[in-house]
Amino acid sequence: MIPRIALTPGEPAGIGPELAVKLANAGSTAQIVAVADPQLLEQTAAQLRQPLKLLPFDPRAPATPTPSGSLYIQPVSMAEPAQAGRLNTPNAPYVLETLRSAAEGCLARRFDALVTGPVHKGVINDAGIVFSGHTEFFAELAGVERVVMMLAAEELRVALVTTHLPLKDVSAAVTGPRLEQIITILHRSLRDQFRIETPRIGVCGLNPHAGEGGHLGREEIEIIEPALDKLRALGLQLIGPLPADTLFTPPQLARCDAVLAMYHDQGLPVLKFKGFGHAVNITLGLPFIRTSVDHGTALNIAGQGVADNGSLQAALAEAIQLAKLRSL
Ligand SMILES: NC(=O)C1=CN([C@@H]2O[C@H](COP(=O)(O)OP(=O)(O)OC[C@H]3O[C@@H](n4cnc5c(N)ncnc54)[C@H](O)[C@@H]3O)[C@@H](O)[C@H]2O)C=CC1
Ligand SMILES: NCC(=O)COP(=O)(O)O
Repeated sequence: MIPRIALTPGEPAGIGPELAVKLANAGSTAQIVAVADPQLLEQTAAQLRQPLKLLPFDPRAPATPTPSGSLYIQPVSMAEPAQAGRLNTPNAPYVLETLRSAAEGCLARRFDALVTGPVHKGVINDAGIVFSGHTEFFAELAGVERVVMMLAAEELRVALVTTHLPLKDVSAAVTGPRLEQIITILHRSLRDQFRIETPRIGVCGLNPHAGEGGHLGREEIEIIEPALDKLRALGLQLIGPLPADTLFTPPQLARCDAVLAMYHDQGLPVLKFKGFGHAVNITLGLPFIRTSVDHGTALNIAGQGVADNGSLQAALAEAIQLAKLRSL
């Protein structure tokens, strides 16, 4: 099977376009279809003095590998030319159109998977469009109530109960039904997509010391433990809730196939310390495969040609592997 992978380079003023050009240089056994503005990619390649040939994408033709120095293209036009490092609100709808077009292609099975580059959440909101992240955007577009953000690096997988939420709202969002949905999706994905027969999931508490027996918060006793007990009764292998600073130690991690953190900055700093630069963000629970980079738009280095594309390569490799496994 030759997987057909949609690639959205993301924010045009960020490092996404140059990472796409670097990715093209290596070629691929998969068919990589950039859903982007062709002029942006050609201009970026010229600035970096890298070769780039954009090949027309025909969804009716059989998938073919991507020759090195090339990308297939499904064009979407920017409103205005992009300048590296300078955000421009008129181009925000373009960014979302690339995401929508690529995701609809996945839903229609024109693509086997979607790999996304980084978007700038701030500039999209500054343009008057409510947007908190790809994860939430794709869930809404696909009509799915709940998805799970999981980042994976080497031997560590970290999934999140809440994603792009102000810290003051986290406690109220950690509810029994939400935990049950998230853990069920995580368990099924580890089993069915990642082929782990009996996944073991370590669950962090919300409070310091997992609430210290109720003296430092009662969410563990009143919400998290009852939800875990319900799922254990169904046969799920769940460890915890443990204090996050205990769970993220090597002996505990050795007992887990994935760690579930209650909020973004409880889990992701640990994951990035372990694997920044080659970690992959995977959305679980969508009706299509979506992987992404572990970093943001890096406006401070955009256009300089120094951005590392290890995470984009890893995201592509993971998407190809998941697409091949799904086709078996
Ligand atoms: N997948 C996505 O769409 C993501 C988007 N973001 C968005 O990115 C924007 C900027 O976020 P920041 O917190 O500044 O994080 P950032 O990841 O863009 O930058 C943090 C630091 O890491 C460096 N860096 C990032 N990627 C790099 C690469 N590939 N090679 C070399 N150095 C790299 C940057 O130069 C900067 O010094 C925000 O709007 C955020 O929402 C953040 C994370 C993921
Ligand atoms: N920190 C991870 C991140 O912000 C990526 O979010 P998303 O855009 O993939 O939903």
